[in-house]
Amino acid sequence: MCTAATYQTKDFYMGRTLDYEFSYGEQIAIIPRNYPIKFHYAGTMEHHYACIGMAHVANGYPLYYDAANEKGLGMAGLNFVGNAAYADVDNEKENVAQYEFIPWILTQCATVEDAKKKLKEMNLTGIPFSAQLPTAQLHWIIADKDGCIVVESMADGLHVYDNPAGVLTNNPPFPQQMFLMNQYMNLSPKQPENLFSDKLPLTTYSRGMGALGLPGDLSSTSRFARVAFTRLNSRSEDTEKASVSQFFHILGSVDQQRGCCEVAEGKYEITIYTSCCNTTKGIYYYTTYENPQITAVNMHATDLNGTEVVSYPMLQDTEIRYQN
Ligand SMILES: C[C@H](CCC(=O)NCCS(=O)(=O)O)[C@H]1CC[C@H]2[C@@H]3CC[C@@H]4C[C@H](O)CC[C@]4(C)[C@H]3C[C@H](O)[C@]12C
Repeated sequence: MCTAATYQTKDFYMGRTLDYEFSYGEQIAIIPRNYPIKFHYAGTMEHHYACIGMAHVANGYPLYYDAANEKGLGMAGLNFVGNAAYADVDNEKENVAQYEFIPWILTQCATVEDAKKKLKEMNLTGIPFSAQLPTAQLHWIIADKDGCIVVESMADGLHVYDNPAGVLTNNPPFPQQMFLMNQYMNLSPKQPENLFSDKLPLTTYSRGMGALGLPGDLSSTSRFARVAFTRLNSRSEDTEKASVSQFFHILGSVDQQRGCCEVAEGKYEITIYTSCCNTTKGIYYYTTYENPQITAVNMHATDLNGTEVVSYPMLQDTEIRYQN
């Protein structure tokens, strides 16, 4: 499973957890403005916005899981198994292969508004990147400081939804996910009052009782409610450190520890990495399961006018700072 969220303070932040039982060997990859990016149908684009994100780099090509561009637009792909369905080639439209959807949007669009226009002309196909990397069943969150949308390609077509919650997990489709939120409308960060019955002398014996009923399990509907509650009630200072710290706490609410989600005999899904991209400044922060210390890659510290993918392996070692 995976969870994505956005966060706004002085700058705009967007990130995700990548939860799975194995890693595809991902790294932080930057495509500079003059990296000639090959699109399956549209041909090669020589010049475009620079992007930074997490990708599996296959034969020099960045297969992004989540990324942001130098204009502050971010995008992430999350599993949508059983519901994702891609279209056949449509010659009336701009055909885009599912694996190149993130670079397709981020190399050309500066804002969510731009992305919405691009999506109207687009047809998302299911052609695989290679025989070794079959088509992933995903849905996507696209966001900037002014808006957030979800894109779901299903058997009945391509859906684009406004996303006022600013979060995304996995199944079911987004409208159902939002409908389920109705169940939680009385949850609050404030202490509850006794509305149960004045015949019972009910009191708050603990702090935090306003959110009793917020589901604690790892299902995608429960993670959706939990991360939405955390994000929408989040308070932090607006400095970079405070914002980044708070962002990791938002996604920390849905962290998956090894052992709690068995996906096959002896196989457990864990939070492989958690990312937080300051899309305003082009800084990609991440932690990994083994390395909870926040590490950062700054796209502006590389040559954004370059022509080749620049990638950084994730630092995986646990580093403990001894105090004595
Ligand atoms: C496995 C991950 C989702 C994790 C998740 O959600 N786990 C819960 C399962 S569940 O929700 O409970 O069912 C997803 C998220 C992004 C994906 C890559 C996107 C680029 C590229 C697309 C190509 O077409 C295929 C290879 C490719 C590298 C993809 C591999 C894999 O598919 C990635 C890592």
